[in-house]
Amino acid sequence: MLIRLLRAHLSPYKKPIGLLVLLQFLQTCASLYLPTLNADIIDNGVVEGDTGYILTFGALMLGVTVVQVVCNTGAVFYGARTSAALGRDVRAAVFDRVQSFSAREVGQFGAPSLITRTTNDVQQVQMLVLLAFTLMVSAPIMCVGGVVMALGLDVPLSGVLLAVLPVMAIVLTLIIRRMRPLFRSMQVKLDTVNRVLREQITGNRVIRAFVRDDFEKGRFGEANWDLTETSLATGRIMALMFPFVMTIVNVASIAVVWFGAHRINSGGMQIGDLTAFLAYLMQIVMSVMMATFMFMQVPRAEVCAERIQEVLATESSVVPPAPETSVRELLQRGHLEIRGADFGYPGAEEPVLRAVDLVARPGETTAIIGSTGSGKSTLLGLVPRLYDTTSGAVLVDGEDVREIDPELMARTVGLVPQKPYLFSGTVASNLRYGRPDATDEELWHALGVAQAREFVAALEGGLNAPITQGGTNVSGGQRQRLAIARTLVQRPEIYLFDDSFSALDYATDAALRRALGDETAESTVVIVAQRVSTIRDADRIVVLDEGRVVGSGRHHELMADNETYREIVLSQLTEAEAA
Ligand SMILES: Nc1ncnc2c1ncn2[C@@H]1O[C@H](COP(=O)(O)OP(=O)(O)OP(=O)(O)O)[C@@H](O)[C@H]1O
Repeated sequence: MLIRLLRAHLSPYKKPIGLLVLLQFLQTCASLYLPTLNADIIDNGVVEGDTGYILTFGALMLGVTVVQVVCNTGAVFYGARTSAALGRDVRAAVFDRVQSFSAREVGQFGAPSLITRTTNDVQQVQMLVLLAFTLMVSAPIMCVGGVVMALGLDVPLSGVLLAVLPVMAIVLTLIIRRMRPLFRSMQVKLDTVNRVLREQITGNRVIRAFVRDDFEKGRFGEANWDLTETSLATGRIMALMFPFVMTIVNVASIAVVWFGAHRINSGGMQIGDLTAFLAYLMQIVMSVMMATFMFMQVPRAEVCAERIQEVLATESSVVPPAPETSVRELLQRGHLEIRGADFGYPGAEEPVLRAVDLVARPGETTAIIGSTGSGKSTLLGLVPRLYDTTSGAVLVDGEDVREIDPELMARTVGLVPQKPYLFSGTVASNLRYGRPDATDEELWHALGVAQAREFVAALEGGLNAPITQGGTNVSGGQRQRLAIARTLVQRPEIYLFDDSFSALDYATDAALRRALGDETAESTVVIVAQRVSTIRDADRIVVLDEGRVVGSGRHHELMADNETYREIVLSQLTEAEAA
């Protein structure tokens, strides 16, 4: 998964990657050359007392160091730039995919997990790539080159490496194997912390109202501690690694000095070569340790890559039509027909809607009423394609909504959702969400119809008054009215109001519907409502029960012959009021 993700997203950066590989190669070669030069200066300059030799080779050493520093800086620069670009590209790809998701896929992953995948998971992959750019070239060259150089200096002394390298390899492999599952579970636990935290922030008011602070604190503490324990376990293993490597380095150094001293005494080796040998030993051990450090990050990045790929590989269940064949013009003015629509949520045993038929015409108001959970919101959601029907079809002006160009659909259908959502910004930026070029006059007019003019005028800044994320700085009723005004500004052919008047008092509800009547006289209006008074004057009332249409007609017709409707009405009004 990780390789697939990297191959797909690193291919545009072949040139900078090639360049940084070359720079890493040069800087590693320079690093490997330095101890040999140093040994030369000691053996041929210092021991022989040849100042000219020291100066010439000292200058050469300086030159090699400059090459090493310049190449290293360049490699780090390109590595950081390319890994940041990779992070940006993968985040954009995940975001694009999530944007194409219908409510079904968003529900399947869950919002917190999608956020973690787009941010933290991408960051983990990015970090591994940065490490790999720095170490993947230099560590193997440093290790193999170090061994070759050490052998070149003194073959018998290199026997020490024969003992050091296998011990390091075995212990480091054991450490990596222990770390893998820990990193895997750390990512899942991070997801849990995010989920719990998000739930507690959004549900803050409920927690306060039920005085469940301690319970929630405990729940968060548990998730937090779970994550901490895993992090500590990985930390403990990592902490073991450094003393282990340092012990090996020190023991090996003592061995090298011990045996080296004997080799010098017997005339088999020079003093400068011994210092160079020690430097190579250090380079070899360090390169192995750095490579291990990189490999430790691999399991975590692998898990993250899997999670990212899972999102990228998920196709939206609401597929936009092919641009060449999509319908770009509608001939009538908002004639809506739902024909034999079935719909079931993924994983649910029973369908929520069964063979639903409904017709809503321009100039008419169609109301949908039914008990809680009867499928009213789901039915409305089929029109702007929040979901697609499992069988049957939704037609606008005779065209299947699955074939209509999404932009045209957005202009034609305006939905005021049951839980209206406002974005952070201002009143005006929210109202212009569906039509950015609307004038201030048009905004005020829409606010007037939605019975929101007065309260917006009273806000400091009026149209420019700030709105917080989710619209939490206005009341539920005000939010509903702003959401209605937002849809009015959009001026669609078909208005869908999903229980949009429920947070309004009776007087405001009545005034709003009167004003709305004039505004939408030519349009198709579909209203879902719980309150009978909101819909009794509708041209057609559709009664929904357990996902089926059990009646359709005007108020007095349904009162006469529809038992479900009568029950709903009489639960709210007296016989006399209902007549
Ligand atoms: N995202 C979802 N996943 C699974 N089931 C769902 C989902 N949303 C709704 N349902 C189920 O679908 C059924 C219909 O829900 P829907 O929201 O359409 O009803 P409703 O008539 O609008 O209810 P209300 O009047 O309470 O708003 C319910 O039984 C509900 O449990």
